[in-house]
Amino acid sequence: MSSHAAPIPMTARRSGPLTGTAEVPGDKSISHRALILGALAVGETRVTGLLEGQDVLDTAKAMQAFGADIEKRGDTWHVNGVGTGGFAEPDQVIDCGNSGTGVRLIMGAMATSPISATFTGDASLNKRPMARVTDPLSLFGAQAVGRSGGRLPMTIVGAADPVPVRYETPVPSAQVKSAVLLAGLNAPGETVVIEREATRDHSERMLTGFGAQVSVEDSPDGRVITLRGQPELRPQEIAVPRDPSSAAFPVCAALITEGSDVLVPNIGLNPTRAGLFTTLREMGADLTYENEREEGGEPVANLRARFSPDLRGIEVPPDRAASMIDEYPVLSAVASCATGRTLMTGVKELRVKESDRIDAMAQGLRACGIEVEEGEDWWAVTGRGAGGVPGGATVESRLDHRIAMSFLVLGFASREPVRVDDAGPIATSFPIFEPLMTRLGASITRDNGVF
Ligand SMILES: O=C(O)C1=C[C@@H](OP(=O)(O)O)[C@@H](O)[C@H](O)C1
Ligand SMILES: C=C(OP(=O)(O)O)C(=O)O
Repeated sequence: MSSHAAPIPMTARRSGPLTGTAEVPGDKSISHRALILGALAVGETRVTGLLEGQDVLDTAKAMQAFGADIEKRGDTWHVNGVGTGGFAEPDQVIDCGNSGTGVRLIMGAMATSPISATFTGDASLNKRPMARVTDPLSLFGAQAVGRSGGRLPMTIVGAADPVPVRYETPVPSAQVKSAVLLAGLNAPGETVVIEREATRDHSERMLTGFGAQVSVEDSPDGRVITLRGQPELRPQEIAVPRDPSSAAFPVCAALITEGSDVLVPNIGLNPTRAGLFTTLREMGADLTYENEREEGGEPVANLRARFSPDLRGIEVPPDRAASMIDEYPVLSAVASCATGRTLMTGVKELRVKESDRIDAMAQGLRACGIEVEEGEDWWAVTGRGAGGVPGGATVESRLDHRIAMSFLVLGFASREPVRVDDAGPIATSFPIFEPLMTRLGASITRDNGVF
């Protein structure tokens, strides 16, 4: 979407203190899955708390194109599904916008039905690798024809007579795992996915909730996930929890902005998602969990973040990467305000997100006066201490919402303003970012960047 829209430059200025409550939107990963599994169930699934970001709205539109009936009434999204194997062939190209999760999960969901669909996205999504999904989908009997290098636009011809698959994921990716599991829904027998490193497990949890038989075992080769094919999925009532990846922004802003004290209520702390918060606490952040509880089978807490003037650089262990993969950009903003070096290893997946996130952050941070070193699968940020970030630069967001938000957060704590050339992509995952941060006391302006 943003590739066609006029850019929205935004400038963040030294702010503070940030105070109050930050009610962040629903979880993006869970929202995509609620719509897709709702579309594959027989009957009406009702979803509250759905993230109404562009990524998820594009998935809703796609599910309608495959035959599901989706409508929002009041605060509730009603999804009337077509049943496993019941997808209709879309008569238009499916545009997944900026969303890797959307396109990869939907490709999986349709790949074992006797239909074809053509997928495209914006300039960012059309650069991202799809072979990681189409390779395992071809084992089910599906065929994919796309641009060279396995890029979108791409047509998937679904398998008319699918066979179940046993697949070890070559990259730590919940999107790949989920695409295989969704394809396995319409294959007879058992589909097995083995992942060496545990990635977010929302698909496994939600498939079980919809009545599919899913077992998860830890083995010497990693996690083994087994799905029995061709279940009748039962419609569900889903209350989407708030997104820890969005909570990261007000939390990190509070930690680095003088005098701040911010409460971010009802955040899911599923261990496959909470790596950032562990890391921040290791750096000396004043970040506490209040009212820890279970909701809908997920650990949940209110996060309280206060200005932390004595943050220290640390080594982030590589086996934590999957549990905070989307949070490295904002972590690097926090690391810029710490003393010492923060080393992040085992993170080459960052290079194939909405942008090459190591390169995007490294270039922008250097322009803001921060020292960054980088290699193919690691990078290191040497901080300037609380209040020590020079800022005073315009940085490129590269069609990447997390890059845009991370630099705006850095701007709240920098000496000179930080300007982002296009904050439009923020609408993909956190459409209320600007008013929410402004209400906390942050200074963000839409302007022409005259400092
Ligand atoms: O499955 C998901 O919902 C997601 C998985 C992750 O991607 P990968 O599977 O490519 O690591 C993450 O970066 C993305 O924001 C959401
Ligand atoms: C990587 C992300 O999303 P996606 O892969 O769905 O585009 C993200 O939201 O940070």
